[in-house]
Amino acid sequence: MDAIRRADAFAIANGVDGWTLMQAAGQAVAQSIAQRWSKRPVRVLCGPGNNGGDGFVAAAALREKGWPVRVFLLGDAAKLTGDAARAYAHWGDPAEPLENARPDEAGLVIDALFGAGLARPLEGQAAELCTATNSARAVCVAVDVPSGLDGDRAQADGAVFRADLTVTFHRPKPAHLLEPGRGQCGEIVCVDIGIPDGWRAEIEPVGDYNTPDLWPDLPTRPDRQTHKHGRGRLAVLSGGPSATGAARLAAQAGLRAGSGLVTVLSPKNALLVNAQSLSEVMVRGFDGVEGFLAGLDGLRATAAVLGPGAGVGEGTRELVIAALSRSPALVLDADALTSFEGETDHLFSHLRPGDVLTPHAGEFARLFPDLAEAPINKIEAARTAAERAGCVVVFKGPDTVIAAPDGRVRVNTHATPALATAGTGDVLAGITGAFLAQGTDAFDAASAAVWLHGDAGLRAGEGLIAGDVIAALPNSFAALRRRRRTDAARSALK
Ligand SMILES: NC(=O)C1=CN([C@@H]2O[C@H](COP(=O)(O)OP(=O)(O)OC[C@H]3O[C@@H](n4cnc5c(N)ncnc54)[C@H](OP(=O)(O)O)[C@@H]3O)[C@@H](O)[C@H]2O)[C@H](O)CC1
Ligand SMILES: [K+]
Repeated sequence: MDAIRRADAFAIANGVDGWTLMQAAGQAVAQSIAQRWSKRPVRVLCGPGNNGGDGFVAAAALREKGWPVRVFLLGDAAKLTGDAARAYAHWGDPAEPLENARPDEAGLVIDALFGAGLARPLEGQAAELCTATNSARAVCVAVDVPSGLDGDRAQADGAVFRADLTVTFHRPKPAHLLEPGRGQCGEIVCVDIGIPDGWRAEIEPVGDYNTPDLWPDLPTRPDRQTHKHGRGRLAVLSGGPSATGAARLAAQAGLRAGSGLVTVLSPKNALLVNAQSLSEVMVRGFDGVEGFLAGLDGLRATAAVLGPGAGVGEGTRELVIAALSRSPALVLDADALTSFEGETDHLFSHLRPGDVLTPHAGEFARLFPDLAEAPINKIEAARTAAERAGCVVVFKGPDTVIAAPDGRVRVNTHATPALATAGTGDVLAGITGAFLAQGTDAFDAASAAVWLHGDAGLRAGEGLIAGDVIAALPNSFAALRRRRRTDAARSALK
């Protein structure tokens, strides 16, 4: 984890030494444990580096609080160096050999074997202990990252601890943000251990958790004087007569997400199908590319969603390129992405920073085959994709990554696996379109849309279908407003 090493170096250059950081780290682990669990036997598994050092400090701090603690070391204590050796001396008692550490059925295990310095898969004693701990009933608390997990790739190449709690430092790393790593971490606590202000500027940030604090002006609240034309005009392209449902889902979601006027631009042969199924959403027919552009112009659309149900091929490609010659910000999803497989240069040369692409993993691989196959994590892949495309990229999945062309990245974990069902992507495209239509910056619009989509999914619960997500949106908006009011009241009292 190069970024973390550079953060350390920055701290040390600014007068905070490694031992001070290690003490803060170990204390934070002990405190996080004491806040969550009652006193019980603790076994601390320490590795040969500074992760183990944090473990010795945590062990001493828990002993100080009166917890029964045993410490086990992988390797030879005489070979410990630097801060880890100092931490071992601070613990003061001899460590037991790691092979003696059978996880106690009812106790608590602190996994301080390897963190940022993991260099290869777990093997031998460490791998065996990992398997035994995972199958025991003991609570497992990981220091920095569950051992075996590669912090940068968010993946394990062999055995990996399954933690109930992971205490990390400074800021989350890819393993805390991305699947499958995140799934091994349990609850994640990120503690400030005293890296001085300004270190963020020294290193490239990995990415932020996508939270409403990052887009405080969203969702925009209509003021008292507003009218429907003042809340954005969203156009959604429909597919042919047998592929209209996806566009309708996007359009209905757009209306729920606050766009004042939403119109489905429908090929004339699908007009009746659409008209019969829509009430609040308007429908307008078109023929050919010129007709489509006339429709966009006539509606004075401020944003448009293209792709859901649009069909893959030349026709969709032409409509997308034509729409990019007009002012509305675009959300390109589904078939509007797949249609450019092998012809991405053509698309990327027309995209603008205010447009948003919303690929799932399959669509991402069609647009960015080299990135999908590269040995990089999803954050790096999305960041490079956004730079290359020159617009915002929402790389969807259980760990949706939102990347801006200027390098900013947010990772959304506020969602539910229940959202993995037909039509939810169309709903997300519609919500994003609604925020764009209201004039919001594309990165914030996409971030807010992904979060609210996840929130509505959580509210709709198990067994949801896409329409339930749309129906849950008003509750998500209301809850977010309540949360903002409470936060504002709290900060006024500070
Ligand atoms: N700023 C911070 O975040 C701070 C973090 N701290 C903690 O420090 C660790 C990183 O410590 P580091 O010493 O760099 O690395 P590790 O302790 O994770 O591991 C290095 C040693 O482990 C050996 N190793 C690596 N993989 C294996 C393996 N699979 N099997 C056996 N041994 C392994 C490695 O040996 P080599 O042979 O590869 O040289 C090293 O001996 C960070 O995660 C935090 O917990 C600081 O305490 C405070 C500041
Ligand atoms: K660890």
